[in-house]
Amino acid sequence: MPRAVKPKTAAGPSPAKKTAPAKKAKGKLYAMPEKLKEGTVLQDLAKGKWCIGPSIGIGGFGEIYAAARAGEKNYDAVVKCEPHGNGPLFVEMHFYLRNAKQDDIKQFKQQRGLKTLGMPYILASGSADVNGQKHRFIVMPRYGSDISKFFKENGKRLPEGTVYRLALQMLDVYQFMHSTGYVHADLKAANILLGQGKAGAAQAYLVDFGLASHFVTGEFKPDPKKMHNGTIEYTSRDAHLGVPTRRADLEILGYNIIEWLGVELPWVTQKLLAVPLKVQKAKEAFMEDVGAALKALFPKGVPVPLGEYMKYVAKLKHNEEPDYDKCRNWFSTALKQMKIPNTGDLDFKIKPQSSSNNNHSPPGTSKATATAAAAAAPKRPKKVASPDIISDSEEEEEAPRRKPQAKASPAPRRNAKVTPTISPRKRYAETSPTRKRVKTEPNGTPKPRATPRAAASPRARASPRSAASPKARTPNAASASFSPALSLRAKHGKTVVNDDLTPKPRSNKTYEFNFELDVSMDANVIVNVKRKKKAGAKDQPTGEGDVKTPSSRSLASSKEDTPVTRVNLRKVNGEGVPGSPLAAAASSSSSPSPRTPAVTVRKYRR
Ligand SMILES: Nc1ncnc2c1ncn2[C@@H]1O[C@H](COP(=O)(O)OP(=O)(O)OP(=O)(O)O)[C@@H](O)[C@H]1O
Repeated sequence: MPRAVKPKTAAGPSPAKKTAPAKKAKGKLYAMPEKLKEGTVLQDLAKGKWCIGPSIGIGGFGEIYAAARAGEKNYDAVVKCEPHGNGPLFVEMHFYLRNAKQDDIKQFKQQRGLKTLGMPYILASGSADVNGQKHRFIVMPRYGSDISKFFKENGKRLPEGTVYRLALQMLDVYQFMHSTGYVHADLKAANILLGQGKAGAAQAYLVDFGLASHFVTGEFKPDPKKMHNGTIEYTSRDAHLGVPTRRADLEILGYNIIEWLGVELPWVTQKLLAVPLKVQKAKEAFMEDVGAALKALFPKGVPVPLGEYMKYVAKLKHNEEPDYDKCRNWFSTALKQMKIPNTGDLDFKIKPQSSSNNNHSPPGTSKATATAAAAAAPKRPKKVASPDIISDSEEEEEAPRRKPQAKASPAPRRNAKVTPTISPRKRYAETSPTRKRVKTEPNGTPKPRATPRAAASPRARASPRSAASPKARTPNAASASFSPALSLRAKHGKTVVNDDLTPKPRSNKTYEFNFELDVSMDANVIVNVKRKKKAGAKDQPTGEGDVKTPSSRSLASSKEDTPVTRVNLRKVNGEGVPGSPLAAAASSSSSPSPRTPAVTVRKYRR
């Protein structure tokens, strides 16, 4: 759904006019939800009433308000509210409703001997009409500060002991979540919140389940619809290919740990974040020999638990259940060696470091990161899978998105192995229209699916470029072939969702372009790329790839001589919600498409 990107600052209630449509800031791609005024009372599906307090956070896609049960004074809940067509809140809501029941959390804690678990739960959910716009909301317990605040305050680092405690706590949450058949896919400091109240600061909670999806247990099949989903800095290699796996969650945690320890990730240092494909290649190179890459990042010694953990993650198979105990053991052993108890409030004050193997280099030191950057400079991945690898696995059938009322897979939770504890558990704003949030399938409308032509071997990682040559799923999508390097610039630290506009290949040739789109409008666009014949070449039929819409227009100059690329843009009507009348109209090839203003296309030769 188109949303306006707004700065991540708390904002007070807006004096929005009653009849105003969803606000769409000029020059921005996405519309934010309508503001809820303080004092507004929302009624949930169970007829519970929630009084809205002040706004306490704006995420990439929605706004979070403090909330109190109507009639009570304690604002100990939060309401997360987004336009109804927004897929991720729908996914998040269903994840909570199905998989994060308080009883299940309690049972997991008992089984694992945990006093606390950083797994949030849902208190209520519902829909509300706000200024004429239908919104969805969920109500959750209110937590404290997110740890990105401390990370920033400390000059981009956290105390080593606290990093290991956080790793332990997040591994617990992963283990719970994975036991439900889902992965989180978007762990980052901004999504980790401290608890509230007495002893609250001893436990961190992982929030934002908007990208939760079933992990794969079968074949490894890249899925262009999901490629690069997540927060670009931390997106795992599997997620770059659109494959949700448990090892991917562990890898994301690993990248965060590196950063929390005060070292900039190579692809950040190299300023690659705007081009997901380059980030992906850098990560492939980094993980190829992660031991060496870490040595370059930590010249004074790689922290042992980090080194062991990352080497373990690099070896995991895509469908293998991680050994959570083994991972926890590395971190808890380090804590013991550092004589830091794994209890009490998490300490965010930087002190002189106590372990012998920790990182003593200042945060993001140029020397450490430069060497590492060189080590992780994008190389071509060694393993190249078939260029015909295409999307769609059974696992990508994300029940919440498609069948809101039904369990999607045969009770993965029941079958999931819960290993008994071995030891007692001590163990882009104005100029950056970045987020592509078009993955909105809340109506459960299934999309046309591709026929798999070939699958990668489970362990083989597809070449990013070959993986980017999908069979199209959307009948009227552009029929040219280009890589997912077509990117709207990702803003640092923000979750990005693949917009599912990856078009269908016309031939087995794949061209890679880097486009910068300056789109001064609020719309999703379908981009058709047509490679024109060389001057003098014989006229040939244009083929199925030459999709043109009545109002599409060529942006490349027809005066160029040798092969040029013609880029046609067609604005997609409606909110991008498959199944909606507007979306249907937009996908009809005969429907008129509004002209699209101010588009700049740059082609880079390789
Ligand atoms: N339960 C909660 N209690 C207190 N604050 C919260 C809670 N949930 C979220 N927040 C605050 O709101 C911010 C945004 O929340 P969240 O990540 O869920 O939104 P989002 O729109 O999905 O953001 P993004 O996808 O960009 O990370 C968090 O970083 C946090 O500061």
